[in-house]
Amino acid sequence: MDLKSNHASPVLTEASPINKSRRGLRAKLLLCSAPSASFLPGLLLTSPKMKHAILDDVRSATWLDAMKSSSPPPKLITKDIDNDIGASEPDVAYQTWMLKYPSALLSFEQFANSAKGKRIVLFLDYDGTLSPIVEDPDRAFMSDDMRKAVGKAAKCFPTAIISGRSRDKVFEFVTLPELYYAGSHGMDIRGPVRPPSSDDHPNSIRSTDKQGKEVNLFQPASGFLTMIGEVFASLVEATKDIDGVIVENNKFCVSVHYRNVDVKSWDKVVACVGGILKEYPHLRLTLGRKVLEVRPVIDWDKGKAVMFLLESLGLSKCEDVLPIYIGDDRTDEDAFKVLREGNQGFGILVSSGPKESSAYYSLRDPSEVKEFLNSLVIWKKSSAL
Ligand SMILES: O=P(O)(O)OC[C@H]1O[C@H](O[C@H]2O[C@H](CO)[C@@H](O)[C@H](O)[C@H]2O)[C@H](O)[C@@H](O)[C@@H]1O
Repeated sequence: MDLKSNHASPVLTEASPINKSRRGLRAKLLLCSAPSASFLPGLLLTSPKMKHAILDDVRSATWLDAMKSSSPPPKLITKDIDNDIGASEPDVAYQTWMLKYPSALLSFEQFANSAKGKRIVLFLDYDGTLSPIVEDPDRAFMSDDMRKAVGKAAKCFPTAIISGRSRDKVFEFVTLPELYYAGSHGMDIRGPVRPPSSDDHPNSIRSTDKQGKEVNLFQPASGFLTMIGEVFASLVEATKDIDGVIVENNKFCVSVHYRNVDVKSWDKVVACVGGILKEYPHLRLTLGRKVLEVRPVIDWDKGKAVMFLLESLGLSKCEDVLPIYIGDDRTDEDAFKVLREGNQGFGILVSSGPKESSAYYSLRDPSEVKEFLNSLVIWKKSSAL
């Protein structure tokens, strides 16, 4: 099957088992006629006429604008959505914003009241949430204290990491085998063995992990594996002369980092990525924190991964379950939205600058995330007495 053709996507064919409708979660994978507007509102990619993430010169200019507008000059950086450094002095805009997104720490009592008698399930993003944003993606280590906090929380609540990284890579950073892991923005899930009553998902297989524990592996984009490998190799080759570019293979998606690239060369990065994506109509492009992310055009995201894991845990239809999702990035908004729309739990946005979100609460940075996790554990233990 030629995955480059417009007519032969494994995602599209009627014959494909993944298109059969199902009860329960209905994890059918559809061709997105356009990527989610929440990634890059106003960009041409979201036009209803656009079927694919092909970038021509005009659209390249639009991507460049989006990259620049999410990275204003250093002087303005305390108000930037991509601000990686906590504001050191009281920031009126931030305080005002916090009226809408109260601090999960300062409002802990209110939060605890609404969580009383509920079974909490924790979903945690990795970069910018458990580890601070750093220049080298390979060195985004989490602190030992953070690992302890996550480990203690996982003893009290089912806990999953949901990351844009490859599942193996994020596991290498976190190294806590008792957690569940979803890599590639939820397209590679290692979760619990699903209850017998739940719907049987294709692309879902039982497996045994290194500790001999039975797990369920779910990879809704498995048909894209070869294509992603090919695109990764092409991107490495195409960008090799641009100083500072890092291309990261996240298994079912590819990250093209421009954090360390001189702003004057950002247009070259966009042109390289656009030139390659022209050949791949079933891949799309989204924008993260100084990173362009190439991913399959399937209707699957971190929000769907959260629902899949809740269902796998046998907790999706329980009124007394309270999912909490903590994340910092645009891709985490899909999870915040699913929880908000289902009136099911709380999203907590990690941000040191004001930013529109579907989350309910906020935390300023990973150190506040750690404090919140520790508070949750203390609260859980004291409420069990
Ligand atoms: O879903 P996440 O776990 O938040 O992963 C999103 C991307 O995170 C990483 O990139 C970001 O963090 C890097 C390390 O701090 C930073 O250098 C980069 O600028 C950020 O975009 C990761 O490298 C990507 O592959 C993930 O998609």
